[in-house]
Amino acid sequence: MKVLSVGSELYPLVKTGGLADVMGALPAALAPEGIAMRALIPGYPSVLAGLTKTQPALDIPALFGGDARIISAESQGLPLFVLDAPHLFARPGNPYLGPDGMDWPDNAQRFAALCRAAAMIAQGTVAGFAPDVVHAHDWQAGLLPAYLRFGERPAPPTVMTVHNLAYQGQFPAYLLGTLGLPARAFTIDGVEHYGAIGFLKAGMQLADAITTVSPSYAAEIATPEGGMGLDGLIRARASAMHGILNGLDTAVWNPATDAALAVQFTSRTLAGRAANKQALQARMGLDQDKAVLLFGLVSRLASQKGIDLVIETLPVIDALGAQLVVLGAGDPSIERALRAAVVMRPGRVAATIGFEEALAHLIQSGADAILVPSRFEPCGLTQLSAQRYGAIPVVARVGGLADTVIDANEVGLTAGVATGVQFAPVAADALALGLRRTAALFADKPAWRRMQRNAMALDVSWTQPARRYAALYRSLVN
Ligand SMILES: Nc1ncnc2c1ncn2[C@@H]1O[C@H](COP(=O)(O)OP(=O)(O)O[C@H]2O[C@H](CO)[C@@H](O)[C@H](O)[C@H]2O)[C@@H](O)[C@H]1O
Repeated sequence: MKVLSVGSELYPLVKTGGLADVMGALPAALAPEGIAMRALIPGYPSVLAGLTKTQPALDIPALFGGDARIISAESQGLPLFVLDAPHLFARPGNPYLGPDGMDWPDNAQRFAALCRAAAMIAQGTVAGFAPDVVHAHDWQAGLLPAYLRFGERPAPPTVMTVHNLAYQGQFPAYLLGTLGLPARAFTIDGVEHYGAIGFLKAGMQLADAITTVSPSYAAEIATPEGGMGLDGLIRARASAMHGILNGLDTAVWNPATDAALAVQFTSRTLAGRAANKQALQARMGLDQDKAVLLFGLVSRLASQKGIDLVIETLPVIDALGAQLVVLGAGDPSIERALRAAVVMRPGRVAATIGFEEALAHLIQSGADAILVPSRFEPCGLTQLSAQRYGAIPVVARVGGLADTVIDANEVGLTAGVATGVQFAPVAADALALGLRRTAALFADKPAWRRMQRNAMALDVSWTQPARRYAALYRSLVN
């Protein structure tokens, strides 16, 4: 079976967050299921620079204001398609934002172009790859099911995956014609969303199946509190909705082979973590202290992620005598708040503002515990990598965090299965309690070791999730 996967990021070519990890890992994960998945992504400069074996696959003249073409290529042995449209994508930096930090004014056309190109592949226009199923990821690919539904040609079944309902891709209604959609598409059963064109809404409305990245998030977004204005649609389409947990690319995230680490280790050589902790403290200018409890946090800096709660809870981290290291980039106001908080605590709290893949790995290998205090979290990947690296995740009990961490409550500890600490509700005092519980566990070395081993023994790979996606694709084709 052939599947076309369409999205705006793909690790390692372009990444701002977890979407890239999933886009990058799914094709290899699905191969053992007999599924040949090929991704289509935009030809940003970093993408074009990272390709090998490039070949022209299809010319698309006059695609939203310029000539474009689909390139067939490989990235690290993985075959994929790239939409080369210099007038839309030959811009350095963040894929969505201009140098002023604002959305590119033509984002509607940029990602509609991605969907147009995907629709052409879906309709069998590219020789040698006529997909049996089309899989669209997030709002940037949301118009793909719409182009197929309102197109003239037969099209394969579609899956729309919501990695984050907070980003919906809303654009003014007057763009309908510009985007090549017929007037009849602009209804509540089509692309219309509160008087505008909703890219994600269109995809969720028109795809044959909808998935999101954890069962708990699937339930949360069906409620008015979690549905971000789309809960009505989600309830109406409940029978088409599936919650499929993300996996982790266990080749990229492998503490036994990870070149970003000072010392590689396994669950049998956990002592190796001490050298990584030392390296991390040195790199971040923290006091060299082997015994201290070191918290880590790796995140996009968005209000979703609850970084403000961590800042509010810094006095508790101080009181526990613990250290904190943060790696993140995003919202300038959160960046400023972090910088200000760090200045007050030299040697105890450190932050790197930026996006650094290797440092993310070093933090996972050297921090004792990883904080994930998200207000909502569709799945979350940093708690998965934490567990794989023997760092204890301290997570808000929401979405995929609730589904992937076994809390060290009485029954979890007694049964010997705990892998982390959950706290609820998502508020500073509950986080403070979670930090205190973590410190108490850290002081109990045998209990801590047990949790680390449990965490490292969890199967956080793509094996099970890939089976679920494969079963879903098959159900759509049959
Ligand atoms: N400054 C930085 N430097 C280096 N690496 C950094 C970084 N900031 C973040 N990362 C990395 O980016 C990824 C973040 O993925 P997450 O899934 O945790 O969150 P995100 O909100 O981006 O993804 C959305 O999509 C994914 C995929 O479905 C869902 O898991 C998630 O819940 C949803 O919000 C991780 O690989 C992390 O290590």
